[in-house]
Amino acid sequence: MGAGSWGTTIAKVIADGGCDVMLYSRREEVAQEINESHRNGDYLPGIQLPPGLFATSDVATALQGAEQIYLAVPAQTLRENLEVWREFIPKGATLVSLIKGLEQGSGLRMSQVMVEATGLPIEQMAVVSGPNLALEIAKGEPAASVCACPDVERANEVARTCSSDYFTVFTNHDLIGTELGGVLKNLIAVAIGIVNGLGYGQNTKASIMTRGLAEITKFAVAHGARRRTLFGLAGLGDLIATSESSLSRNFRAGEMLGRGYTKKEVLKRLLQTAEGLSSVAPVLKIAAEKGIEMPIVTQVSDVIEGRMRAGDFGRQLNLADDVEVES
Ligand SMILES: NC(=O)C1=CN([C@@H]2O[C@H](COP(=O)(O)OP(=O)(O)OC[C@H]3O[C@@H](n4cnc5c(N)ncnc54)[C@H](O)[C@@H]3O)[C@@H](O)[C@H]2O)C=CC1
Ligand SMILES: O=C(CO)COP(=O)(O)O
Repeated sequence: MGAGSWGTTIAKVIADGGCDVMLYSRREEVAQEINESHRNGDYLPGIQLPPGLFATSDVATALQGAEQIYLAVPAQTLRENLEVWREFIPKGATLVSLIKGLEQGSGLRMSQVMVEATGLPIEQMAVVSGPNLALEIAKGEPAASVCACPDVERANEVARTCSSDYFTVFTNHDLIGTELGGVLKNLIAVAIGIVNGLGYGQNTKASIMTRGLAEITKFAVAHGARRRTLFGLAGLGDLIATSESSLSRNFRAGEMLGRGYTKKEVLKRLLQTAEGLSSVAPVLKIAAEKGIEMPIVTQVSDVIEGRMRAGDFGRQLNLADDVEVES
């Protein structure tokens, strides 16, 4: 559900793995391009999609007989979409979030929004998250990811369905950690983008990445995540991929901020979703409520909202923790 860069890529992975897949696109012309030319030029330029991948702009057709429903729309649109889609969800289907954002206002994770918006139990909700830059995977470059679901059998089924010879999906039981890893690394990717935009080198980036991981871990563990999840693919793995790649929209958004563009200008130039820009406020609100210090994320917010000059970024990394390595 969602024929942007990641929704289309996962649909390709699933089709390449030998399963039937129907991709829902809001825009009819995108569905038509996929069905007729086997391309989605706006989101995956140069990628040939498999002939077995079909698309539709009709929700009922997309969801008819679906056993697994992969959600790939921007976080802020999920609730309103599910409220329309829920009547078409077949009984017992697994809902899989591919989304790496928090809901503004409520601060809820996507699996929580999915439960609220559909009335279905949490056992039917799964998340797939990892170092997964869409275009690289669409090209067939090998990568791995994690599926987490409270129901182990469903996690295994999803992992089997969206694994192919170039995409390996592991499973774990830590829905919260897997979900928050994807959300929080985006904020650190914006930070790395900012200092890259300022022209700083690897010491600064490595320091922010490492101290960023400490912030991510502290926040996630305070929500009940397992620490080790944040040191796996859905945490550290995704942080490395996103922070080091110009394919990352969050990194690119940060880079523009570092070069002096305002949030408004960044949003205008960035034609795709950069979840970090929307998640930063709810993350900091929750952090303040729980008494968690997040100096890097705070500075990201200050630069985004124009309270701090990008040139002053990174001068308070020492506030993250008194102790460098936590036990
Ligand atoms: N692109 C990537 O490499 C990866 C993205 N993700 C996550 O996947 C989610 C989706 O991102 P992308 O596909 O990359 O974004 P995108 O910007 O490429 O595509 C978003 C899709 O959602 C649709 N959309 C926008 N507003 C909508 C609305 N109100 N209702 C219905 N559909 C709407 C757009 O038409 C487009 O098809 C994000 O949460 C992102 O963090 C996760 C892993 C990798
Ligand atoms: O989540 C991603 C890679 O794992 C994609 O990152 P961006 O949303 O920053 O492009």
